[in-house]
Amino acid sequence: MSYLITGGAGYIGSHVVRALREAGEPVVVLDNLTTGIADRVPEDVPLVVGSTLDRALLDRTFAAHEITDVVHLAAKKQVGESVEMPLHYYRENVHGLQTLLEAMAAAGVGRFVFSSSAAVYGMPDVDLVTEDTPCAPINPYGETKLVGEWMARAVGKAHGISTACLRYFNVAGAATPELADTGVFNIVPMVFEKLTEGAAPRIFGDDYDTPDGTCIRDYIHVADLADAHVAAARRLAEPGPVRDLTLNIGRGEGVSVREMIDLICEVTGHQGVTAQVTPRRPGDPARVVAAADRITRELGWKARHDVREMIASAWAGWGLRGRH
Ligand SMILES: NC(=O)c1ccc[n+]([C@@H]2O[C@H](COP(=O)([O-])OP(=O)(O)OC[C@H]3O[C@@H](n4cnc5c(N)ncnc54)[C@H](O)[C@@H]3O)[C@@H](O)[C@H]2O)c1
Ligand SMILES: O=c1ccn([C@@H]2O[C@H](COP(=O)(O)OP(=O)(O)O[C@H]3O[C@H](CO)[C@H](O)[C@H](O)[C@H]3O)[C@@H](O)[C@H]2O)c(=O)[nH]1
Repeated sequence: MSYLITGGAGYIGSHVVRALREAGEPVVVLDNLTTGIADRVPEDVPLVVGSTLDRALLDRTFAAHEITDVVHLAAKKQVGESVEMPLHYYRENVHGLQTLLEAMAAAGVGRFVFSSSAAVYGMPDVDLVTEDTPCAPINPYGETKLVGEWMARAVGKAHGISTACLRYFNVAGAATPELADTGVFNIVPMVFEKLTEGAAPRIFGDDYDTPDGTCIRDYIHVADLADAHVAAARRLAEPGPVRDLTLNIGRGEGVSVREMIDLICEVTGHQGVTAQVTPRRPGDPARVVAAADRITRELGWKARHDVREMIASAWAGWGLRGRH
């Protein structure tokens, strides 16, 4: 048996590859390297360079590597870009998933872990977002993740594929500096960039209905997130009925943008830097914090790393920039 990790050369996927290998599982990576980096894939892990849209390649890969389980992370993930290029997002994220599920059903693959996102919830008006909070995505990226969940569950039911949809909250940090996120799309690297330039980090709006007026998010260390994939994959592999899991992956702890920027400045040695408040960024919900207890109940998984560790490990990776 082998795991196929789509998107395994990406930021999160490379952590999942590492965690599954450390758990003793054989893994194969399929990645088209559009945002992935081949060097992130360990030398002794087979890397199939190609797209989830390539059905013939998928069929060959399933047969050649005797794939029994799939962890699907390959996707486009930039919210703003998804608004500009919705068809591209639907093609890569939805049609890519459809093609993958078709190949899985044909090959008799029985287990599937899917990278979903808190983006499926849209603008949740609740203190803690449970898995039963209604899904109402507000951008094409979130829509592709919700449609992906629907498709995965329906196909799982019809074809006897045990499925786990994992809804990640705000991911940060790195297990080792080489595996750090190279994109500058989220608050942690965006603040690093400003600090490195000697500029003021920006707060996108301080007039939200929150205690300090800035948005609140739930940050999760990528190494914890990777461990959650191992726990989910293990559960699906246990004997028993076909499973259908939907799980939030967060820490259940809200951190405001102002708190986050203060902590980043402290951890990176930029005390005394003052953030600049700019207008709100369109589409930002005031508060998105996970009710994170279902996954603990279901899988016994719990996050181990705090926000300070996320920042410190991301900063160590930031120091390697330009050397890739
Ligand atoms: N980073 C986050 O904050 C976050 C939050 C929620 C969900 N997610 C989801 O987690 C997954 C991984 O995200 P990431 O942050 O590691 O992004 P990433 O861009 O680093 O990784 C995505 C990987 O998939 C590959 N890829 C993209 N389209 C492909 C295709 N059609 N065929 C084969 N390979 C393809 C890319 O080359 C890349 O290696 C995505 O599904 C994303 O939507 C990420
Ligand atoms: O320089 C910055 C960067 C971000 N922010 C704020 O920081 C918060 C977090 O922003 P991120 O861009 O880091 O993350 P988001 O919460 O917007 O979105 C992330 O989490 C979502 C799920 O909640 C989706 O998964 C999405 O893909 C992922 O980027 C937001 O209030 C944003 O306005 C700032 O104030 N200044």
